[in-house]
Amino acid sequence: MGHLKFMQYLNFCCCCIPSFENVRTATPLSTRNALHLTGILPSAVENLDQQKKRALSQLRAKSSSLEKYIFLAWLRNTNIRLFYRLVIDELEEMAPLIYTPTVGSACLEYSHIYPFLAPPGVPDGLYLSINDLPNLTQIIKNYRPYPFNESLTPQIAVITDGSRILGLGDLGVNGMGIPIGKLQLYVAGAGIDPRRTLPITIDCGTNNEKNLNDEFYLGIRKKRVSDEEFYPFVDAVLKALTSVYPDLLVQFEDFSSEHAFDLLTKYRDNLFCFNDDIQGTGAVVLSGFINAVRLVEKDVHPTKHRILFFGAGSAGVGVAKQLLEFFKIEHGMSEEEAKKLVWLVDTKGLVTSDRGDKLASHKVYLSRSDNEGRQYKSLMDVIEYVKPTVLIGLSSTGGVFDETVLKRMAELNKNPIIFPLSNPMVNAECTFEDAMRNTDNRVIFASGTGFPPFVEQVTGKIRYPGQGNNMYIFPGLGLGAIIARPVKITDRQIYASASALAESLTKEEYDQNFLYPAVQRIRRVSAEVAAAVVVTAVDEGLARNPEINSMVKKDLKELLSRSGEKWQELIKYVEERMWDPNHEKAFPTESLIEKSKF
Ligand SMILES: O=C([O-])CC(=O)C(=O)O
Ligand SMILES: [Mg+2]
Repeated sequence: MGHLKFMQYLNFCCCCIPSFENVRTATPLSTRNALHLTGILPSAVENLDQQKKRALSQLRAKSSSLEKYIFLAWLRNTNIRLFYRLVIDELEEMAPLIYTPTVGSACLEYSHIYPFLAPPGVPDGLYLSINDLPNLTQIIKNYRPYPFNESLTPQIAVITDGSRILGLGDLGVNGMGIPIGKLQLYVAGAGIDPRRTLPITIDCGTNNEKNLNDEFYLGIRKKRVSDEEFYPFVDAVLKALTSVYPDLLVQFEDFSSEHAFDLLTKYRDNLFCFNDDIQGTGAVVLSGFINAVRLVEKDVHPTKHRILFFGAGSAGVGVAKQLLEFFKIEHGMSEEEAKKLVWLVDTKGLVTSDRGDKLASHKVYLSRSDNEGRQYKSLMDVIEYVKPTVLIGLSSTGGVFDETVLKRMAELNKNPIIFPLSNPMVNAECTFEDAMRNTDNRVIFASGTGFPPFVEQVTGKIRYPGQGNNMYIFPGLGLGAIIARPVKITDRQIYASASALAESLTKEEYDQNFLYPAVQRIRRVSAEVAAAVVVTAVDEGLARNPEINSMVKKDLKELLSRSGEKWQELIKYVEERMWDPNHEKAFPTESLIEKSKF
């Protein structure tokens, strides 16, 4: 083998673009012989499981989550198959490291921990700066995922501008950790081929002074551009992306609230896209809510709930709108009737139409006008006024559901439904432990970030918190959309994803009053979510995949009921299309061996 072939094998070609996968000690002897690699690798030939065991022990030896994050990023960049074997098999341990809460710390530190010892040419994703406006198409074509395969074009892009990263605010280009992390969950959770994922951060400046003054900050050092520049730039990016990849699904992520709603309104009907913070979070919370409502049904009739949202940003309003769909679809309520079950609280108190300040446009729809001129400023004032059965936190205000709030919820309700959904952990409105202690263990609980289980004092019974993790929805929703290729992502498809998730509980999970399925079952759950999206898209007449259309149309009635043999067959069809790191042909090196014969 010449020098060029060898460099290719080690992931480098002469222009430093990785071409072939390097599985290192898992390289079989035949391949080592064919590529003249004997002696270059140690003599042991390992399988993926042995490699995984070593990687796991190296990972666990690291003392901080951030060090673990950096180790995993390095692993992903050097042995992608091993990385995903580890993440898929140990998802419960890995998800908090590659995603929330650790991704929050990683984004805060992104410009300092960069570049994860990545070999040259292994891209993190695409950085598209406002200065690149004239050359967007060419720059998008520059992106070559690792290991590169020309025929595998990106199917899904997660795009952010870093302006509202989790609950951490404007982090500018440091927000790149989010699209990278979300797409890793697409691979692990729904079996999207990693080479077909495209993380994108658009850099329109940042208003984060700390970043602007940080000598290592990697983004453009100027304040965010005005809306007059921002919207045309986003438009140009999306046009360039879809001109290069016409079937690309675009997931908007962590844009500031106003922009998030505006972009979704602007593009939802003419671009293959959705917004994870509005629609994904909405669906995942709706799903937990459906199961929570079921758990308290004997005490509270579903249409008698009084739902208080603390936090009225993109996630708060997105979730509230999604819950309205439940009352409309499942309980035949009109939109006006359903709206009466919801109260929003923002930093100024209860959102009312006569409060005297100019409400942001996304809040107007759910503002109350039955407050008889009275304004309620503090959360406790609003709780006394509304007497909620459900309290949902999407405020990024850590600990705001304090002892007084939780105890009052427990006085008002036999089983208060309390969802502190803010991320990362420091921003959660309360912990699981606080919620249990202050409600005599009666709370029905789901959080955005993972909390440890709680041991009941008297009984010694272990209680598990629900985690309304977005990862239960977006990978399955995206996979279903990629398979059916609907013209657009509709509210009905989102609703189907939420209700399929609610129904995905096993008998054991159901009997233990779980709100969400076990994380370890994520691939099966994603297949069910995806199948529900596929069926809905076909039923709506929007699916563009002819094979899917003919397959699903034959048995549409049965498939819409999401039960029976045909439903199981469809789930199997979806599962068979999931990428797995062990698949023999995942990243073939055969072509390299062929070439080396000449
Ligand atoms: O990442 C999550 O699980 C929730 C999310 O999108 C956010 O907080 O922006
Ligand atoms: Mg988000």
